[in-house]
Amino acid sequence: MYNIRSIHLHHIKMTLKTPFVSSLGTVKERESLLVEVRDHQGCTGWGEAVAFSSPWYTEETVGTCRHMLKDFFIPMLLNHQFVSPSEVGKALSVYRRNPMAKAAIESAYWDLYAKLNEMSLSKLLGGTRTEVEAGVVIGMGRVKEMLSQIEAYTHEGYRRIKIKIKPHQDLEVVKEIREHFPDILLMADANSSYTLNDIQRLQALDEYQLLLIEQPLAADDIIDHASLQKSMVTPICLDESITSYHDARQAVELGSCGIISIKPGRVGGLQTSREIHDFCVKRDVPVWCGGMLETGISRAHNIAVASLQGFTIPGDLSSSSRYWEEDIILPEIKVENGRLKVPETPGIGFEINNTALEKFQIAYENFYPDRKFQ
Ligand SMILES: O=C(O)CCC(=O)C1=CC=C[C@@H](O)[C@@H]1C(=O)O
Ligand SMILES: [Mg+2]
Repeated sequence: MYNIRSIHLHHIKMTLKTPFVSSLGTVKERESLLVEVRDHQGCTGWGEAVAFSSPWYTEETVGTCRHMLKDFFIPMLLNHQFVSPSEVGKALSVYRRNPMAKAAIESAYWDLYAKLNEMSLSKLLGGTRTEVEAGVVIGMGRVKEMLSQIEAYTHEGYRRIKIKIKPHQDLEVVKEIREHFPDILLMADANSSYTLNDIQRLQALDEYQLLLIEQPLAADDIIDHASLQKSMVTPICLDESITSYHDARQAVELGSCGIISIKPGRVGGLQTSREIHDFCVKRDVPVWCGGMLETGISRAHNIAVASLQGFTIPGDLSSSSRYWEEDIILPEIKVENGRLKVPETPGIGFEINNTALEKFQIAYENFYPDRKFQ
């Protein structure tokens, strides 16, 4: 049984080492909202809202997450007793959507529960892998620069490269990459920049043995993706379109994709991630764990999720140093030989770097249950 004393919101801002460019824009600074759930013994669980500052990727933002957490989710959860973290998502389901805000707090409850039970988060979720394969994402840029980044990352051992594409920055780029690196596992993310009118361009990509094409069509579409998938050999992977178990089930039933990217933040948390995973395993749909340019806290949750058996494609699980001069966890995440060790220590398996947290924090709020004993 949980005995929550307080919940804390840490609003932070970190600067990326280099700007990250996709078809939708450029991220230079990353704001993030960290959720800390604390019990009466001072044990803490951590989660992270992975929404961006503005609604360019999905409709949620750091601001909407804060609103949902502060005005609805935290007051409700603080006055609720839970036996298991698998119940938290269900309690939150009385509120519609807002999966990133929900995931932020739900995942903190999972971390705390795992710590209280002296279990790693991976074990608690049913993970079986002791290591996970690491992939890395390269933002849009000049082809020459992209080639040298791919060279460096493959040399570092990364098992899979993801690039960003959009109409007219696709075929030439992929062709050139394939000429230099015929054998790498390569995937391309379009972030919804195509329509069915571009079908021939997309079909032309079939020639380059891409592992998958991520979210070519509209961010909320599954119907056009089903037509597209029928006309292409390369598996379509849905990212933005999958925000719940329901979305995943419908997409698989309709044949809208051959692969699903599970981002725990995007689908409302760890319980839903596990349910989507279990469903996909039953339906023979490979899954992998996508990233959100997040801090080490959400990355640690992702590593635990990626340790589940059905995660057969290397995830966006790069080292802390890929984006950050300094991460807010200790030790920092470090890819070795293209792999990450799945922590065996309780909870997410990383400590909070309080010095870094203080440095990056721009706001802080505390919440206590109604029956005040603060
Ligand atoms: O976290 C990472 O390493 C990369 C994440 C990444 O590629 C994305 C995160 C968020 C928005 C997008 O531009 C992109 C994606 O769509 O998958
Ligand atoms: Mg994507």
